[in-house]
Amino acid sequence: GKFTVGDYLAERLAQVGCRHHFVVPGDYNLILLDKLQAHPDLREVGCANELNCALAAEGYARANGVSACVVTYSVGALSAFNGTGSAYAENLPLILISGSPNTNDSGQYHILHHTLGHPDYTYQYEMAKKITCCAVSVPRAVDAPRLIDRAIRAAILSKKPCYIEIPTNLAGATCVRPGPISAVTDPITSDKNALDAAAKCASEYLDGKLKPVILVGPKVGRAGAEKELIQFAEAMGCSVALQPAAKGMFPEDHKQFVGIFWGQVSSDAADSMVHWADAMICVGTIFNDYSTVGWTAVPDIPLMTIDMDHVTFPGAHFSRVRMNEFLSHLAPQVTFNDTTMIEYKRLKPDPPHVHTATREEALTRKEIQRQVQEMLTERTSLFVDTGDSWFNGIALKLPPGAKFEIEMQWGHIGWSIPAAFGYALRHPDRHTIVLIGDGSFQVTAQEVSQMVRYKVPITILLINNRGYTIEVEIHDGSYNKIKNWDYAKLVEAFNSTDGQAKGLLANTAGELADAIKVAEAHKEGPTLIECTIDQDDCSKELITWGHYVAAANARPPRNMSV
Ligand SMILES: C/C(NCc1cnc(C)nc1N)=C(/S)[C@H](O)COP(=O)(O)OP(=O)(O)O
Ligand SMILES: [Mg+2]
Repeated sequence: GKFTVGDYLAERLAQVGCRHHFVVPGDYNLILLDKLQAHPDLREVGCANELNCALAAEGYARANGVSACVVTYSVGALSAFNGTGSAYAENLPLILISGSPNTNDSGQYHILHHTLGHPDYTYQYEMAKKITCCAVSVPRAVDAPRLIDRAIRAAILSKKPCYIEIPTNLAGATCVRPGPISAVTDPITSDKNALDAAAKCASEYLDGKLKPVILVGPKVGRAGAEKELIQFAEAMGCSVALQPAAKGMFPEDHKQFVGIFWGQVSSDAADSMVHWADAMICVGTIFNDYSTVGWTAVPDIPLMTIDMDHVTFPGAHFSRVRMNEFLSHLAPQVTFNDTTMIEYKRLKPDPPHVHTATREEALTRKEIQRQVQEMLTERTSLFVDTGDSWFNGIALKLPPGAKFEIEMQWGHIGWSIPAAFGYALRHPDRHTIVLIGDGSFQVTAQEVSQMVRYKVPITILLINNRGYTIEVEIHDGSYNKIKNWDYAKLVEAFNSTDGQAKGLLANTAGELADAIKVAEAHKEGPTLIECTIDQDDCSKELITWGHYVAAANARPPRNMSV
């Protein structure tokens, strides 16, 4: 049959590497969904709502490098915007696609369903511009190839989401076939002169320094520069500290790893090493209020910063220098200096004594952490949702090959359920484990239903501490209470007559150990283990961190009277 706008989009999605696309149908996108479904390399994945659809695509992009989410106009897209915001904040190329009104309606003063009830349908496209690196609205079939290619290329190059709006009567309209995909995907390589000048500047910055330290941030993973980072670090010989959101992006068993740098809640000797340094090379770092513990842990020495596509020094900036190319270009030029590693051996604290609870002991946060630590293998991908799960997860030691996913910039509670689902679809070879609090789970619980439907054996450890404990530690109030659910029964309700979810309850150390064994053997669907702990049983790191974040939130307005 004829080649259409929908076929063009399907071909481009497949060519950039999407093997699945996440959808919620609506009458503005049904023809488009037919075209995507017809493509042999794309698999349609239905979601329960558009927030979860976008968050599933966000998680898929973590596994696959790029993802697609297809929703209906206005009522669908406005929910998907929240997951798109996560992709923007987390530097992930999510391609948000929305159906839109028939092109004959605009200008006819037609009031259409799902819209705000006035005849201007451009508001969604205008809103999308704010949360994507490129937003396009296809006005005619002839414009589709240019606009679709522009949006997808922008997303891939900048690792940010893009937006493509396709009117319901254009999805099936005749369209030309796409040209070579390299026109969309070929990267912009570093400018040779800038690369050399930046390397020269780096040598001057490092010259004479005795105690350099490398601080790794989350953009290293998004730039795909993990390999070059190890090469550079080993050429330097110095200490390597990680920001919390970069956990898993540098091997923790590496002899130069000195811990997670997170101010007062740092691990190992990371805090001492960072403050002892006389030169700091920040690679892909993000200094926000959470990673700097309410601005109390901002490095106070001149920094050299290697970002995704530029490098800066005190007094110099070099554009069009790609992180991975700069790291491998610089490695052979630096001088080996292990002064900080010698010092680290003196500073490195002894590993804390870990108490092993007896089977009958009531479950505690520490015992959960101890048992989860034992679950981790080189095939684990551990998702930690916003809450004390961040602290419990970040404290774990990742074995070589284990992966770690956190959403620390956007911090949308409940993100990990749809995101882990999307991720696990792309990585059936990995053991995906989710650490999530009761409050977060209540936001996106429906997507466990898709884990049942697609038989994805994710293990969900739900930490039930009866409410929003992070918020309690930042600032308590009645609003931090929630209605308790029977979480184990809820996930089994998703089975109806044809599902394989298992819901288990663990009140004691022994019950958790038994439930983990059941989960690890269960391959036909998800296993949720509700772990009950005392509502005040939270990490000391959370209490310290919460105190400083609350203080940052409480800063009085500058004196406005002048
Ligand atoms: C309500 C909120 N944050 C505010 C918030 C509200 N809404 C969205 C979408 N995202 C958010 N981060 C947060 S961190 C809760 O303490 C999470 O509770 P829970 O999942 O139960 O974890 P803890 O008990 O360990 O805190
Ligand atoms: Mg909770």
